[in-house]
Amino acid sequence: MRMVFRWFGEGNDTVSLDQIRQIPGVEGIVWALHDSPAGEEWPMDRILNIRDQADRVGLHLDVVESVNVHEDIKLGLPTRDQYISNYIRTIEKLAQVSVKVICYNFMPVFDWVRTNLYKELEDGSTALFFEKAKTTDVDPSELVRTIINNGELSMPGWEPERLAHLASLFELYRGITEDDLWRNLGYFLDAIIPVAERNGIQMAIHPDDPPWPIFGLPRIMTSQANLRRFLRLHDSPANGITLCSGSLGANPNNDILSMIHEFKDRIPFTHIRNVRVFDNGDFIETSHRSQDGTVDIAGIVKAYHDEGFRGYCRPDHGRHIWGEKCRPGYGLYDRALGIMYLWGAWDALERVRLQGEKRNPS
Ligand SMILES: O=C(O)[C@@H](O)[C@@H](O)[C@H](O)[C@H](O)CO
Ligand SMILES: [Fe+2]
Repeated sequence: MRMVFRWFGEGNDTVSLDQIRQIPGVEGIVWALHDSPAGEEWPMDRILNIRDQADRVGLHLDVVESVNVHEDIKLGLPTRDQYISNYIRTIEKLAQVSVKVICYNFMPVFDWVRTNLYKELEDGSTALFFEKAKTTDVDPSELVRTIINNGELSMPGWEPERLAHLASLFELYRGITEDDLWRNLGYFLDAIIPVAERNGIQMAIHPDDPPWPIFGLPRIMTSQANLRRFLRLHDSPANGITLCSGSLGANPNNDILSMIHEFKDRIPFTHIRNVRVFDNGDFIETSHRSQDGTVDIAGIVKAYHDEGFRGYCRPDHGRHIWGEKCRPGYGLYDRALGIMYLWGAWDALERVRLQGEKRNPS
């Protein structure tokens, strides 16, 4: 397991590279040009600038999250081909700075959705919260205003330019079905996966968060069966998954451990995160400790260890603790605590394995 930590860039993150490098076992940053609008080709000088900053502190930049996908690609509009060409050129540039994995998602309009960014937990910390009733039969622009205002720094996938023309986007998606999304995703994969293969890069789609349709918009990266269908859409080792336990875990019917064992060869990148799911379908994010939420985090680490997982791992989100002011879900303290929980579970398993090997050398 290769631990990495998401960083939003100089002046765009409350966490510094010097702090990140002091978290035990973190080898690299998970980065992106977050102010580069979806669909645009990334400028090489900006990419090289990130590389130079990471080099200075000895962190690698193997994982990009995300090169966002333009809505016209998801919609299957004729204009998609230009945006796909730009995407391809960005892949080729990222290969020049030795990027190994590119994360992305195929959610219409919104990236991850929450209804309250600072919901209080029993211990007085706050966390990201999703209230189902606030996303059914409501006007999404109200939620966007709340989120953008409270988000202080913009949230991944909630770029102002994308949300500025919300009404026209919803109009474009009127009548778009899950089958349309599948077809358009297949078209996109057929164009980019051969490029990723040639450049030694694995594409890793992130599941939908939450993993069900919202505001009447279709979502397809939601379940084990759909992830299986996705992998067959373009059957290549370069077509992989960012298995996010927090996103998929918001639906308790999703068996994350089973997914790890089934898709083990197609998970270049994992987000290990806990959520506590309530009976009415609402959920709140919690510490990484299994006991604090609904997701069997210790079991997930064991499943990856049993499979000899050699991919990249990040703790995804954390709570806001000790009064930290930070990007929603992206504070230093609780993500660092999360990493130490993951390392503790992993190292205990590794010790048992090595002792077993000593007793019975193969
Ligand atoms: O929840 C998060 O913060 C991330 O896991 C997602 O925003 C993720 O970066 C995107 O959906 C992947 O494109
Ligand atoms: Fe995630």
